[in-house]
Amino acid sequence: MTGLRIAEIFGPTIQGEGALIGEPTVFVRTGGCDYRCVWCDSLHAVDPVHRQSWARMTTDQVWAEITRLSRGNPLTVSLSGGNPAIQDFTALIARGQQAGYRFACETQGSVAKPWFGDLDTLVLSPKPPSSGETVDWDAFDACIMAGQGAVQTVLKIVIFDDADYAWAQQVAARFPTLPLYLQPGNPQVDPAQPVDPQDLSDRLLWLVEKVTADGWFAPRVLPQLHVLLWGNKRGV
Ligand SMILES: C[S@@+](CC[C@H](N)C(=O)[O-])C[C@H]1O[C@@H](n2cnc3c(N)ncnc32)[C@H](O)[C@@H]1O
Ligand SMILES: Nc1nc2[nH]cc(C(=O)O)c2c(=O)[nH]1
Ligand code: SF4
Ligand SMILES: [Mg+2]
Repeated sequence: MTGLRIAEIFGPTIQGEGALIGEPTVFVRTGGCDYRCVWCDSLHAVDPVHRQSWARMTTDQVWAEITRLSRGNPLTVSLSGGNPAIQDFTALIARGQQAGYRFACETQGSVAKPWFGDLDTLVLSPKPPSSGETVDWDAFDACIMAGQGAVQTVLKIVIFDDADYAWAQQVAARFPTLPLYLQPGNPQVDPAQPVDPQDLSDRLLWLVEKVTADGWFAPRVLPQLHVLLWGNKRGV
């Protein structure tokens, strides 16, 4: 079967994470992922038990929904998931850019695609030890190569604990020229449960105090702004 496998399209909202934080954005969340991070906050787009809620859509249908939600205002479209890199977004990106839209993509860096080079922002988010996944660095390097035509490529690493933090420092040493964003992990990912704002704030403070105490000035440390505002609510 052809077409794009889409879990949800929503917005406009603000980008809540990383380099484009605060930017008006429409999200296209794809269905399906080659990883199973233990703390994934988007399991509805990952676990095949939710497959029946994913839609097969043509590029034209996805584009129509983006223009409807954005009311024709050319803003930033973020391709997320799941892993958007297991699908083909060449035509959607070309169509949107013709109309003045910008495209970002969030991926873990396990699958490289030629269309990475067409992006405005490629966000590579390699998974730390706490995720339970192991990075294939050859595949990750291939993603960086594929993204060389993109306007910018940035790294975003989720930190839950000391081991993740030490790992992030090693990753930073490996890619010294890439802008690096750190965000504390959110352990409360059940959309039916409220988040504990004090716990999120404590995790952010812990991370900020760690980088400042270490004199590690390369990364920017940011919260998940959308989680502070809306908890684990979907579609924001
Ligand atoms: C849901 S993922 C989808 C894109 C892609 N699969 C990836 O992981 O980069 C989007 C972003 O959310 C982050 N993320 C997922 N679960 C999280 C959690 N519990 N706390 C903090 N960030 C999380 C991921 O690391 C990634 O940067
Ligand atoms: N507002 C908002 N910002 C986000 N940044 C990354 C998200 C994602 O789940 O990929 C996300 C999301 O789902 N909502
Ligand atoms: S790679 Fe991304 S979408 Fe896939 S399980 Fe991990 S956090 Fe979730
Ligand atoms: Mg998310």
